Amino acid sequence: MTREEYKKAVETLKKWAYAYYVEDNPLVTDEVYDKLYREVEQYEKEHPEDIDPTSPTQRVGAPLKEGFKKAKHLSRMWSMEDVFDAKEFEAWMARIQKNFPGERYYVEPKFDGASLNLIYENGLLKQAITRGDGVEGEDVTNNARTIQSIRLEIDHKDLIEIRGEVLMTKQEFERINRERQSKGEALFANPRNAAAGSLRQLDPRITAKRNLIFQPWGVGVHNLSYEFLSEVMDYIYNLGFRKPPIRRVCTTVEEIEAIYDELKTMRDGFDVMLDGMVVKIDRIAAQKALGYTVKYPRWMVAYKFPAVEKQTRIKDVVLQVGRTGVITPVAVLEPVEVEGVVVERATLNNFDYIEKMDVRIGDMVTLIRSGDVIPKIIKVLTQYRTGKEKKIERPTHCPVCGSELLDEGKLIKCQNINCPARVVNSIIYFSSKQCMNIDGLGEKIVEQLYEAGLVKELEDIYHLKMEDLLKLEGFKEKRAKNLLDAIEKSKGAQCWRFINGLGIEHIGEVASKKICQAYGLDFMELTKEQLLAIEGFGEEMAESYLEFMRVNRDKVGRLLNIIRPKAPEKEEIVESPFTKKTVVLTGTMKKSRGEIKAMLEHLGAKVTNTVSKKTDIVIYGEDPGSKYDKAKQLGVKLMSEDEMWELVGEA
Ligand SMILES: NC(=O)c1ccc[n+]([C@@H]2O[C@H](COP(=O)([O-])OP(=O)(O)OC[C@H]3O[C@@H](n4cnc5c(N)ncnc54)[C@H](O)[C@@H]3O)[C@@H](O)[C@H]2O)c1
Ligand SMILES: [Zn+2]
Repeated sequence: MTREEYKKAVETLKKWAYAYYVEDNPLVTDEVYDKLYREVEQYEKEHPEDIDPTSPTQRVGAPLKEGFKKAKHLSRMWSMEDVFDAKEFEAWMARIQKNFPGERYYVEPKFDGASLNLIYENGLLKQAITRGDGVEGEDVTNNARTIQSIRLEIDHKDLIEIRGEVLMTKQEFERINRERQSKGEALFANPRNAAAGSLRQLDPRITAKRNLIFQPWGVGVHNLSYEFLSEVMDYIYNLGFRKPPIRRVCTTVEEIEAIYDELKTMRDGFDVMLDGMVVKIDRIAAQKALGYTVKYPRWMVAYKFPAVEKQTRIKDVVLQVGRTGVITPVAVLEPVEVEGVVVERATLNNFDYIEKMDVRIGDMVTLIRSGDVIPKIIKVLTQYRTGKEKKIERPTHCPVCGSELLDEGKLIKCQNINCPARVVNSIIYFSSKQCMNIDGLGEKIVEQLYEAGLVKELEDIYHLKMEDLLKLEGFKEKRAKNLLDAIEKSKGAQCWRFINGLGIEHIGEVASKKICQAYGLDFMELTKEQLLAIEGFGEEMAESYLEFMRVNRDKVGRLLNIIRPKAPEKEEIVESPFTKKTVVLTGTMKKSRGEIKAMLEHLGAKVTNTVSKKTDIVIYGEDPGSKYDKAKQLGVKLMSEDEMWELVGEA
């Protein structure tokens, strides 16, 4: 990097940092930012005399947003050094261990949200300040008061700064974006931006509606006299704050690497975004001895996870016709690797979405892929536009069968029920795992059967013959026999599989199971009243189901005759101390809430969320919350998690 390039890079980083920190609307992905940041850092290391004091490497955050009252932190807030792989992490550890051998390390997730400092005095929340530039931030006290997990009052009378991350769950993020989309408002790119943007609202009523979470990770000014940070944090969590899902004290690189791997695999399972793991020296005296650079503490490091957000370009857009006829626009991308998987396509959802985001062919975009989520385009990086990008037009004719499309605004549909794409996709769906589970009847083969004219509609798969299959390319006797056997075996399947396989709009696996559980094999003759009587069924579902059965009555009847599905057996309830009891769970448990809930329900319990006089048992784990107190107050039976495991015989 030349001096000129350095100067330019600093200006670019400043522009990007401003958009990210102040406007909560990044211009590039973190990966791209971090890459340039490191180049700048490298140049500064080689040319200390050239360092621009306004360089992002020399300061925390960015200038403050206009409109908020500014407020000073009682003690400084910091940024954090990053390492991106095992080699860098081990180098960091080696540096520390050279002067401080045998230290303990406190390890917990790195939460991807917005930094917040809470000042408590006389046990009351006095002020909440965003990190800002580390010295001074925005006073968001009124907004912070609306966050449920921020205590307004604590059982600690001395002055203390409690620091943590304001987070938004992935679910809440999806909910808010759905709401914003329906109102025609701009979408948040990710939960981090959404949390930061929601915290920094001039109107606290807006913040209140966003269901934010506060996750403490440290303290500023305080007068606690513990030897270790882990003890300080125990004290803080005991004041009634949310605990991180994992926090450990360890001593060796191997232990830390093992936790890193564990967290990385569990990453998608958490309800909030984690972008890495934080490793801190646990002994406070050692922290003090190591001290700080201009920007970050020398005693902690962020060990980052591989990025799930990437930048790439949209080369083209193709249209897919689904089994219900809905046209889905799919972006063809310049291939990009995300966590070891090469992504070449991403859904663009629908045409409303395209128009709202103003995505064009040729655009540079941010793509996210996490866990089993299909890759999604979350942002158009308009700063890369050259003017040559092409608008994506709404289609008027089906790309597969050519018939005129029905444009319902958000959805565009091919209405031709004989459209090859619809037929093929409904057969693929019918055969899929969560439906009739017919082994070997996947996309390729269904297409082949359709093109050969052997299958024109769903029912035809049950009329396939050996000699037909043998005429197809790639089919020898064995393969043909396996396929025919798999199709034959699907006869007599569970009736919910049959209903689910029909692919009725709004009727998925859960709804199909409920229909069968309630009405068995009489599912074709149901009235609207009967459907609405099923728990969780609304107008839209009932209407969709009835309409489907009305239009496809003959077809479904014929299929039914061929397949003769099985009615469900009544679920057997094992008698237990929890049978017919209303149970509430509170505190951190050894297994996930979902698992425990399912187990208790299997034992015949009704698991609810709020404690009332009707509650029979409150089962508590570690650090139980207000539900525990309420149960005590109401005289509801309390049971520890261990007692529960003992009773169910899994102690
Ligand atoms: N995309 C962009 O344009 C752009 C611009 C600027 C910065 N960024 C991104 O922001 C990051 C750098 O920002 P930064 O300097 O604020 O650092 P950072 O946000 O990566 O790390 C420091 C912060 O981590 C938070 N944190 C979360 N969990 C924590 C824990 N367990 N213990 C302690 N702190 C915890 C704290 O709020 C702390 O202030 C980089 O990842 C960079 O990619 C991106
Ligand atoms: Zn069509």
